[in-house]
Amino acid sequence: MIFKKSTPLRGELAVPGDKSISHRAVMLGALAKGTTSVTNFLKGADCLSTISCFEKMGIEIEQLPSEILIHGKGLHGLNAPETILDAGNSGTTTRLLSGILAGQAFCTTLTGDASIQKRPMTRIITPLSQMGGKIESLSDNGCAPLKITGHPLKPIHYLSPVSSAQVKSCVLLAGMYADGITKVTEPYLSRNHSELMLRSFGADVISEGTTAAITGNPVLEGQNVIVPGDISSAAYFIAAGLLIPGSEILIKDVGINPTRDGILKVCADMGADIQLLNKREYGKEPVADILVKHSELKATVIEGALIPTLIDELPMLAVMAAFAQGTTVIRDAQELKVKESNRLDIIVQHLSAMGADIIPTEDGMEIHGGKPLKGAVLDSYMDHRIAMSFAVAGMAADGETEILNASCVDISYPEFYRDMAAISAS
Ligand SMILES: O=C(O)C1=C[C@@H](OP(=O)(O)O)[C@@H](O)[C@H](O)C1
Ligand SMILES: C=C(OP(=O)(O)O)C(=O)O
Repeated sequence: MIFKKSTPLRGELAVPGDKSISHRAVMLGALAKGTTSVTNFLKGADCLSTISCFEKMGIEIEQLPSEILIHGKGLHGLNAPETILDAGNSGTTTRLLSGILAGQAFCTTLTGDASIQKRPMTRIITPLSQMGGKIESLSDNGCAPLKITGHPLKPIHYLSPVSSAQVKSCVLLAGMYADGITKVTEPYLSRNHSELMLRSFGADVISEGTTAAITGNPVLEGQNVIVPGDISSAAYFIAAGLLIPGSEILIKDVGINPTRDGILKVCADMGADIQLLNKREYGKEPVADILVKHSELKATVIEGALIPTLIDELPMLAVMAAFAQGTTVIRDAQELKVKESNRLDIIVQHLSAMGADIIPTEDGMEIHGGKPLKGAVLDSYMDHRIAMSFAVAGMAADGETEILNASCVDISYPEFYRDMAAISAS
């Protein structure tokens, strides 16, 4: 895909449904009694991997044009799959599903693509083993393929060393199969979609500070879930609107859950002209329309408790910082090294190739912003967030930027290029 310096962006759009919420709706729908309807489900490759895993365990899922219907079979209704379960590129599928599989009365093998087979799974093997689960890394390197032998589980209070919604959700989902109360405490609060949706489906889940607790053996009832637009996908349009002079765009129906809205806080710090309109709720999830106008940005510091609330937006925020006046510091972001790619290394490599003044640090980077950036040839390394972040960089930089392996946007936003082209005259 080739991107040229863009003329002003104008118009309105709705980004696709939230990836985290879409995964969870399939999982809880499958384990609930009755039918769950999901509107605005994200038909990206990651969420389709979750659907395919549950279909292999005997769950009927109808993909209709305007909704998907999941015919749930209750907490103990999954069948042993006849083949290996394939999570594709999706860390969320791998880690959350492992929590569910640990509580089943059968054995499964769960794997994914080359990237998934390098991502750390010890972070879920440790708590699941403490609960009495039997999870084995078949390559003996703490990564997938994972052999999961379903076992009776016992409740634990897990003190997670990482602020990760995937770890927290894995333990809470396993906690449904344990008698008693299972708790997870994390250093900083990560996204709480699992807690909110489990409660909507009827589970007893209590959140206090950075601790979430679930009572075992819940009876989940099928629900109608409306999935908000994904703020992680909206991030590319927020950034493009802010960076490209003369732009004004309205992004409709975006989820603004406070555990996900770090990008809005950072944009406010950077002096962005952003307004939240028409605030409302889809179930327990807050939603708004986001009006973005081009702004002169200034540097900021991104660290600590903010990091989990904008973890997937850091590549885009780093690009924005390269265009902002002053030195932006990103700290406490070591988790970016274990995503679909080593995002810390790739951000530094690509921004440097575009002429930015950027210094890598152990857990983040320092970006001396304000130098004009020029186009470059940049590989996505099959990481969707890298492809989309640098597509926007290319629209704001001088000259032409070529993104290699650009099709990986299918993971979270298959229509990304079409939607961006629709609001950009160039
Ligand atoms: O729970 C989720 O849906 C997600 C949690 C985050 O991962 P971690 O829990 O590994 O931080 C995030 O990066 C990922 O895109 C989705
Ligand atoms: C890290 C991501 O997803 P996952 O962990 O589910 O692969 C992401 O979408 O940026």
